[in-house]
Amino acid sequence: MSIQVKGLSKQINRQLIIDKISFDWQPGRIIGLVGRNGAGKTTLFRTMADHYLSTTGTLVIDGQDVKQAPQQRQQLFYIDTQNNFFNNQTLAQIAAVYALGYPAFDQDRFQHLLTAESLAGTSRYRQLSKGQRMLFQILLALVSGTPYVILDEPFDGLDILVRERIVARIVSEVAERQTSFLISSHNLEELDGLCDQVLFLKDQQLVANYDLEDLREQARKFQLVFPSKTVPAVVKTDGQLVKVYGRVLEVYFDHYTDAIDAGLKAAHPVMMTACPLTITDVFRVKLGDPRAVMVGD
Ligand SMILES: Nc1ncnc2c1ncn2[C@@H]1O[C@H](COP(=O)(O)OP(=O)(O)OP(=O)(O)O)[C@@H](O)[C@H]1O
Repeated sequence: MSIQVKGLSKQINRQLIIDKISFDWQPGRIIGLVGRNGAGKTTLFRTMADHYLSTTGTLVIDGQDVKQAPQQRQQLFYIDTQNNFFNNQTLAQIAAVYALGYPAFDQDRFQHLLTAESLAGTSRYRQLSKGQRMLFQILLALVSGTPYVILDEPFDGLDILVRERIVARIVSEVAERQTSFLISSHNLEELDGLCDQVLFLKDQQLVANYDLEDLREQARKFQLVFPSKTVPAVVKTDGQLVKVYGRVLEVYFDHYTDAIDAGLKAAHPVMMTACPLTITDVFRVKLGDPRAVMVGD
C-alpha cells in the first residue's frame, strides 16, 4: 500500500511547469509540500489527480500503474479549490455527486460530521465563508473513504480556531483510519507540528525530500560568534548562513558531523548555541536566494 509518483512532468504552452517529480507516499504519513509562489504545487496536484494529462511520468497506486489501472485513482482524493463547479449547489447535492465517484463514500458519517461542524446540507456552497468551505471540503475528503488525500492550501486565510479544527480532523483521521495526507501550505509553522515529511519544490523540480525526524537528527542550526570578523572555512564550506545579527551568525548545517563540530570548536567561538530547527529555516536555505542573507536588528 503506497503511492509512488514516478517522473511526473507537465508542460503547458511549451513551458515546463513541473519537471520529473518523483517521491513515495506511504500510508499514515502526513507530507507537506512547500515551494515559493508559482513553484508548481497546484500543477503537481492537478497532474497527480489527472485533471491535467501528464507530459511524462505516472503514478503507481498500490502496485498498479494508473495508466493501466485508472480505477486506482479512486484511492486519491483531490478538490481543486481554484476551479470547481459547485458554487450554486447545496452541500447535500455536492455530497451526492461525490458519492457517485467514490464507492466507499459514507453518507451517514457525512451527515454526522456536517452537524458536528454546524453546517447545513441545505446551504449553498457559495453562501459559506472561506473557512467553512475548506472545512466542508475536508469533510468530503474524510467521508470519501479514500486512503490518500491531497489538500491544497487548507490553512490559507483561516483564523487560528478554524485552523486548529482542521488540524485536529487531520490528526484524528490519521490515527483512526491510517488516512494519509499530502498538504501544500505557505503556513510553515502549521506544517511543522503536523507533518512527518516535507517536499521542497523549486524551479519546477523537487529539490529536497526530508523525513522530519531524520532531518532533526542530521541537521543543526547554531548561533555563532567568532573572536575575529573572519568567518571560519568550515562555516563557508559546510554551513549556510541563515541570518546575521551584528556579530552573531545564524548558520544551518545540512549534515552535522563530528568533523564539522571539531572544525567549529577549533575556531574558538565566543558563542555557540544550538537553536531549534524549523521548516522555515530549511525553506529559507533551500528555496531562498543563496546570496540574500537576512540581516537582523
Ligand atoms: N493552466 C495554466 N496555463 C499557463 N500557465 C500555468 C497554468 N497553470 C499554472 N501555470 C503556471 O505554472 C506555474 C506554477 O503554477 P502553480 O499554480 O502550479 O504554482 P503554485 O506553486 O501552486 O503557486 P502558489 O503558491 O502561488 O499557489 C506558474 O508560473 C503559473 O503561471
